[in-house]
Amino acid sequence: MLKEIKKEKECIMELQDMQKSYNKVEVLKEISFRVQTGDIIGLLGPNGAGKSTLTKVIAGIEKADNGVVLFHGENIQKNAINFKKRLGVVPQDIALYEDLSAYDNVKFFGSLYGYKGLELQNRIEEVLNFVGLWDRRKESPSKFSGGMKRRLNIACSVVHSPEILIMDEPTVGIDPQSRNHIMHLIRTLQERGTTVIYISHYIEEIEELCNRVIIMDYGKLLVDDEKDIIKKRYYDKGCENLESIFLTLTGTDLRDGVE
Ligand SMILES: Nc1ncnc2c1ncn2[C@@H]1O[C@H](COP(=O)(O)OP(=O)(O)OP(=O)(O)O)[C@@H](O)[C@H]1O
Repeated sequence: MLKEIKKEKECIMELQDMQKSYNKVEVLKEISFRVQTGDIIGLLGPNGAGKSTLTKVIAGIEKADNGVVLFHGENIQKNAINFKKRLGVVPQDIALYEDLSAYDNVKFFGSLYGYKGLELQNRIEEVLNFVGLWDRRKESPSKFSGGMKRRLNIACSVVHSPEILIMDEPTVGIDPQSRNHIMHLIRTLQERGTTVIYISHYIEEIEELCNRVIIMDYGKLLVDDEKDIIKKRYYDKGCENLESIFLTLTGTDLRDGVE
């Protein structure tokens, strides 16, 4: 799963005018952006901005009301199975089987992608080593710490070597050591050719990890550019870091309801 797939930068995925409503409330409002190979895109937005909905729409878990997703220039609807094989999603809520061992959890996800036999075994070994859980492979995640569960969740999401990986808040509720480890894993994945969309409320993680930043609020895309360009643009307007840019754009009101 960790083979080098270095390429020139090209557009791997493009979203065009994605729209989605729940109960007549529009939670995605014509979202469009392009993802280049090798990007680590930080997707920021207050609670309820629509980040997870966007993830679910891309992954085909929810159906968009309008808009298209292009993967290597082709509408994903034309070959949804191919797209799903090349996409990895680390969900916000940990999705593991507590009564299976760590090994069998990864095996389950690997077999969903059609891997079996020696190739499946090799992939399981590789990803469990990658996340530092090979020695704990026989234990079930019910005995794991929060950080270990998050790492196992990542192993399950990359066992099929996705070209593009969407990570929805993969570092919630874990200690700085585990977070640091996960940051390192993401950088390694990127160096080895995986393109990453990284959702987090920890702006310092986005600052550290991402080359591009998208900020959305109330279902709208507010900013989409190279991180350094955004920082330079807003520095001139008195914002010293990404957090102050974020608060300038999205305000300080609590998001307890809809707009
Ligand atoms: N299944 C659903 N049914 C109805 N409304 C929903 C559903 N899922 C999400 N929503 C609403 O859509 C809006 C966007 O939610 P979403 O979870 O995508 O936001 P988010 O940016 O991921 O928020 P958070 O940072 O809290 O995870 C919210 O107002 C939410 O209440």
